[in-house]
Amino acid sequence: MTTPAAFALSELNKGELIWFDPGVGHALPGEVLEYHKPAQVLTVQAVIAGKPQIFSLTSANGLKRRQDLGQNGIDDMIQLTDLNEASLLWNLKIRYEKELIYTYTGSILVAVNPYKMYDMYGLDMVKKYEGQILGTLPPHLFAIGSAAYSGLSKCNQAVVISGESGSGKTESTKLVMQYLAAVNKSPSNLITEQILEASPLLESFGNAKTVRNDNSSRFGKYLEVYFKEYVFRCISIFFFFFSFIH
Ligand SMILES: Nc1ncnc2c1ncn2[C@@H]1O[C@H](COP(=O)(O)OP(=O)(O)OP(=O)(O)O)[C@@H](O)[C@H]1O
Repeated sequence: MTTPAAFALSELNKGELIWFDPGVGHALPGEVLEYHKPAQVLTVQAVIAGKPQIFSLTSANGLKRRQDLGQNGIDDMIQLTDLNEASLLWNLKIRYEKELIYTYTGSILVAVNPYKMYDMYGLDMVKKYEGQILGTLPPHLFAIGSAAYSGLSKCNQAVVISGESGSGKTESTKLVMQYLAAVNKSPSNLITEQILEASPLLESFGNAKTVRNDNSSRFGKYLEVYFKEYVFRCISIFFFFFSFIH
């Protein structure tokens, strides 16, 4: 059901940004081209699959004004004034197309799986994010790792990684562990290497190829990493199997 608009079509000017549904069942991001007064028709342009398309609207029902998210979108979606499902997804899409796969929603990091490795997880990035307060630098998994590592001085920390199959949970877990290993102040690399190398070993027992993911975990994973004075001590890994049969 479309919601009645808070404004009339005639109130919209050329260049204004709107959300509209031309009957496709979801909102599209459009830009007003013109309002034709005698015919009472609003002409709107929307870019669909990279191609500009023109729509003629005769009713303002379901129309909403849309925030201009700029070239790179907004890196913390708490700042969205136009808060709805379409604007969240639109922001993530704009950013994804600019290879900005991470976006904050406050202290939550949203990651969009790029299915290709960007050069953004090196030691230079570890150094950049080390000791930085969450939100001071662009969104990144290492910022989450850094917040957790810094927070250890006060109390135990938890990083919850969730998402649908193939969304990148396992890779993200490994990257957070990689960050923790890189900032770990241990004089010996042995425990660090053992912890990092536990993942591929365990994957060989518990992963399988599915239609969604060539390397799909067939179990839930709970990792506990123990530190003493900021040095890796050991890791406990618990698996829980539930309805992972697809
Ligand atoms: N940050 C990333 N950069 C590049 N590629 C990634 C990233 N995260 C995930 N991928 C790619 O996506 C694939 C699926 O990711 P992953 O196995 O982490 O998903 P998952 O959420 O753990 O899935 P499942 O729940 O099925 O185990 C990886 O094999 C990798 O190719």
